[in-house]
Amino acid sequence: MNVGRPKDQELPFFGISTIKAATNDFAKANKLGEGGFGPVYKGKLLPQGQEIAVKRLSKISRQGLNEFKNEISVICRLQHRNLVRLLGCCIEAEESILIYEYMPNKSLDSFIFDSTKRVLLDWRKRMNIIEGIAQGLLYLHKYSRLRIIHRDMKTSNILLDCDMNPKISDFGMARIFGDNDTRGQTNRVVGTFGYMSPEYAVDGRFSEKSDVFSFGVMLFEIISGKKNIAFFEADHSLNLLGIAWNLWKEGKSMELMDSTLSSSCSSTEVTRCIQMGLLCVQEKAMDRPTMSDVVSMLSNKTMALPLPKEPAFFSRSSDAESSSSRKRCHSGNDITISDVDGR
Ligand SMILES: Nc1ncnc2c1ncn2[C@@H]1O[C@H](COP(=O)(O)OP(=O)(O)OP(=O)(O)O)[C@@H](O)[C@H]1O
Repeated sequence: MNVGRPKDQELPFFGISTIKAATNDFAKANKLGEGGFGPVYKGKLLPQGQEIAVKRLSKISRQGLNEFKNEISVICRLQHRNLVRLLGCCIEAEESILIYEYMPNKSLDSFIFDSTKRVLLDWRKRMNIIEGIAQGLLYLHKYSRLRIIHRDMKTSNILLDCDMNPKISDFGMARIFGDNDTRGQTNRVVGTFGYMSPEYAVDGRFSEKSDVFSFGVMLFEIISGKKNIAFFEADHSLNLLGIAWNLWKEGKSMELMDSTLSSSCSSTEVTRCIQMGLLCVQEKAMDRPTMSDVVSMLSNKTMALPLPKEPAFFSRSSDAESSSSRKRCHSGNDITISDVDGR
């Protein structure tokens, strides 16, 4: 499958022999994992030994091919300390490969949802991660050369460098907007159930505010160490958003917090963060803050926060699964289905 060379000549090309030498011919021992796109390998570029992550487009993935092209056209024009860096690509014979800087600590979900690794992320580190993700998203929405909506923000798409700084990855679903466009619509909903805003999951409408919604869900996951989807209270059928909402209304927000954080956090900061999360997951996109607002709220700790309205999808009966069953929706619980619209 040959995708042709990308137009942007700034992106370096690697020969397949270089990639094979770096990964020991895609040795199993070097495999880091596998996503919707295909397998990912750790590699070392010779002779200097620079560590890389190699994403190899699986031969059977037609959807992956669209993602591959999209990822290249988006990410090679971006540069920010909170976005993963694409070092180059390899398009040769049957191979379509992306080469990234290697992130030794893998993804955020591998820490916060792991009973032993979660203790390594104290409150300071989690706040640093939250602030970094917010800065990365603000750059995408406002300060980069392009105006970009990521459309698949989730904790498994946040990679961590050796100092636990977050880097947003996976731009296969991202959409580029012109200066005057702020919204898009598709009848092919892509993304991950649990992180999708209601207007996107139900009607396919997306905007910067859909990324803001996903950011809000991530806030609750980072604070609580629990997944939104897998976390329904047996009796009340509430998901993480519903539990956060009820606890906040009752003035008991601290009960949402991951118990391993209790010695390292300030209750004022945690409560404030939960209120911020609730502002991001409000039902109506226009009620949600922009990422500029979020960054201001994070940096100005004394700034009064607005009162949030009830979140979208907070109980089983109001969740995306039931509403989207009436519409075309290509998402499953934990998987992202890479069904990308042509642009
Ligand atoms: N630059 C990188 N450095 C280190 N590990 C990486 C890097 N990029 C991806 N990985 C790891 O490779 C694995 C697969 O990642 P990939 O982004 O392809 O899929 P995913 O995000 O897990 O799933 P999906 O494709 O459904 O979003 C994950 O375990 C991820 O942490």
